[in-house]
Amino acid sequence: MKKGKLIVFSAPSGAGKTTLVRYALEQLENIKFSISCTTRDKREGEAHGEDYYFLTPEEFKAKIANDEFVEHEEVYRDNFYGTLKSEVDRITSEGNSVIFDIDVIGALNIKKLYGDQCLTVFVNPPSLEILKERLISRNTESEDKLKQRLDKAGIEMEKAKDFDIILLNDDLETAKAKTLEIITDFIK
Ligand SMILES: Nc1ncnc2c1ncn2[C@@H]1O[C@H](COP(=O)(O)OP(=O)(O)OP(=O)(O)O)[C@@H](O)[C@H]1O
Ligand SMILES: Nc1nc2c(ncn2[C@@H]2O[C@H](COP(=O)(O)O)[C@@H](O)[C@H]2O)c(=O)[nH]1
Repeated sequence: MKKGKLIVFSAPSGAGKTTLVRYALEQLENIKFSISCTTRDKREGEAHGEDYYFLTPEEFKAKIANDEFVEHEEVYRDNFYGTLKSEVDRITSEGNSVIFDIDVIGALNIKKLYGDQCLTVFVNPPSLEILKERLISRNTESEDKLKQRLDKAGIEMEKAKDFDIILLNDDLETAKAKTLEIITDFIK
């Protein structure tokens, strides 16, 4: 059976990676989403086992102790996120490729582990101002959380050069088309 590949979408919060990853999952067969674990609160419309595995900090720590993560990070203060080994194994063992929506440090750690089997895509917002507008209009973050996310964005943007591909997400339809092109080209 052909070995599944790993496609990692990453970006500062609000750049649009979830939007593009969800679109790719709707459009393409043979790619499946790596459901991460998180300790953050569930947003309206999110479901356990679909968007994330929502865990308590104690449950998350137990998984660290059991060595269940490929990578994990305290992405924002008191909010832990991690990729489970079992997700990657489950999807690749079925012959499918895995698509990830994870932060910049996590993405680069996965690349280090999987090398050429993995493609890293940095979703670039047109500007920090537009990133801020997108995050505000998504209306999911408290003022404090919004500030944490925006404060981190500049440093994250500096890491774009370490990714295999930089994908500009300005016009959404153009970015969606480019997303499909990048993925199909890599997994063919
Ligand atoms: N090209 C675009 N033009 C305008 N709005 C966009 C575009 N792409 C995404 N958005 C909107 O911007 C907001 C942020 O997008 P999304 O949630 O996909 O970002 P994200 O990078 O996954 O953020 P996070 O890391 O916080 O999960 C959403 O409301 C989404 O609908
Ligand atoms: N290092 C990891 N980062 C992850 C993982 N799952 C998601 N994320 C990233 O966290 C931020 C915030 O996500 P949000 O859903 O709270 O907006 C974002 O950059 C995600 O991509 C993971 O398993 N590991």
